[in-house]
Amino acid sequence: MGPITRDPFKDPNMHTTSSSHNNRSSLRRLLRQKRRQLSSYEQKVASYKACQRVSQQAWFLNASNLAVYMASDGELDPLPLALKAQKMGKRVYLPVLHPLNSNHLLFIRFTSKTPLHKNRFGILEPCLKGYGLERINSCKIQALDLLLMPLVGFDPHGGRLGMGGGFYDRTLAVKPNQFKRPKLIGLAHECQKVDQLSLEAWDVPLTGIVTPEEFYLPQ
Ligand SMILES: Nc1nc2c(c(=O)[nH]1)N(C=O)[C@@H](CNc1ccc(C(=O)N[C@@H](CCC(=O)O)C(=O)O)cc1)CN2
Ligand SMILES: Nc1ncnc2c1ncn2[C@@H]1O[C@H](COP(=O)(O)OP(=O)(O)OP(=O)(O)O)[C@@H](O)[C@H]1O
Repeated sequence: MGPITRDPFKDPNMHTTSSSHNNRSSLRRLLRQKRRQLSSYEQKVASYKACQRVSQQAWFLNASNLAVYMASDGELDPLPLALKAQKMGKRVYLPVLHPLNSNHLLFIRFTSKTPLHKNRFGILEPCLKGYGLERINSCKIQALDLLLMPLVGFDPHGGRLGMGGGFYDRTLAVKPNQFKRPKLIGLAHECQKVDQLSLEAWDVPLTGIVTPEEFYLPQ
């Protein structure tokens, strides 16, 4: 009898046991397609609900420095939360592709005056042009209290599947005893959930995941 083939487009949980590169990329394709299918109304409601949920949490209320992202490709949009945090006097940061350290991120202050441009992936980020590297007002990752992270897929145990560049994992990859990591909260739609992701050695687990319907807090 030949091998049993399962269709990842019909069965996302077939990815729970395999850790192959191919499975990660086909799962990415499937989940990106799912979140893109949400209408703009569904996106707005989802963003509002998830941002409400986050804004009630002590770790949000107590955070002085937090990073968000500019939503793209159907990602859950944290902008309402960023605006609320700015109004509350918190310092809000956005990820920027590091100009020298490839596949790493810088976190740059985001205010109503921050000029934004599209990076090579078409995602809005603060402009670095015109600054010498020494003058860039970036925030060290260890100075962030809270990092709200975009994701393509998640599992309720803290597993995260991103866009595949390894940007967040590389930026966070410092030995845990070397510095205090920010609280890592993934923001997602329910349709991005799978039972269990196969994690790689470099994957940094999430502290929690907020969707419009749930707050997943892995043990
Ligand atoms: N909103 C948001 N900002 C973010 C991230 C993110 O996931 N979401 N990132 C999280 O790391 C970083 C950007 N990482 C990304 C990695 C790959 C692709 C991407 O679209 N790749 C294309 C193919 C590559 C190309 O066009 O050259 C693809 O997969 O189709 C996008 C962003 C920093 N900023
Ligand atoms: N800490 C690290 N050091 C070196 N390489 C890394 C590290 N983390 C990830 N990578 C590399 O980056 C590639 C992409 O990783 P992965 O598939 O986990 O990205 P992702 O988490 O989906 O993306 P992102 O964090 O950008 O959203 C991997 O093939 C791996 O080789």
